[in-house]
Amino acid sequence: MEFIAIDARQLCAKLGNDEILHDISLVLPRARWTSIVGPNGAGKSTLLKALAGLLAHSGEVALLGQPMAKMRGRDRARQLSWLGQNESSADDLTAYDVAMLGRLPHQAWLAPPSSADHAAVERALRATQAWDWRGRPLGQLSGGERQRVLLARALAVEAEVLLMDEPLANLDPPHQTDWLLMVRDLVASGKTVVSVLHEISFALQADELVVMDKGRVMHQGACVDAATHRALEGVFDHRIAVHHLAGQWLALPRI
Ligand SMILES: Nc1ncnc2c1ncn2[C@@H]1O[C@H](COP(=O)(O)OP(=O)(O)OP(=O)(O)O)[C@@H](O)[C@H]1O
Repeated sequence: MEFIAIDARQLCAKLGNDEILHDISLVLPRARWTSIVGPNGAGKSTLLKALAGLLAHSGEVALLGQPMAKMRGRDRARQLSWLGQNESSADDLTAYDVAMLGRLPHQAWLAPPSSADHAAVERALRATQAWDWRGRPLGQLSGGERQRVLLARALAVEAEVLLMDEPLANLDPPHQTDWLLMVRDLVASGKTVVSVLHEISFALQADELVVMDKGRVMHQGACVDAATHRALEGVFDHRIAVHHLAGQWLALPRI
């Protein structure tokens, strides 16, 4: 059993002519939930894309002990699932067909979906409460409904490692809470979740926090550690303060 989900060494990445990620080394533990936080423009989405193998970079990334650069695309796609930010997806496809896209890495070329694929899609759409509109085109869904379908697509992969960029975008509070409980279930069953979150109080529910600023990792530590809270307050210019309330760590505006 490999205890490390993702091991990134000396990552540097450019967008256009600008170096956005500067020499990032990061070890993300398996069967844990890690949240990446930091100010706008810190490089969180860029880092997540680099970790997913979606962005050219220097340095090395290993996924479950294997160098990603040497993995076959299909193997990687089975082990690593991706939920992007503001993803464009075919608006004409039904919610069911969008979720079924998550099963592509499991299907033979041009083969119809198997009963296992249909079962995985149903589980995923039910888990995100999107099953009832499975026949509706994506383009006719509200922002939050659409997000739940895209989340179902990521779940349907049934990958070991899930990378999610702003998964709570457009979700109302009950569905944000459902997402949190779902992540806890995934982690309890041995999956690894890595999320970029702007909702700092939700991010603090994770096991570990990666605090970024200006294309660098400033701190990585347990969400319950005082040092993590201080690092978090620091990158946000002490405009937030971390408090303990009702058994949870919360980030509140400092006013
Ligand atoms: N195509 C591009 N060319 C040059 N710079 C870019 C390009 N795309 C993004 N950037 C810059 O890269 C930096 C990191 O962007 P990234 O989206 O990773 O930040 P982020 O931490 O996810 O931000 P946010 O919290 O606003 O979503 C930003 O300063 C952004 O302006």
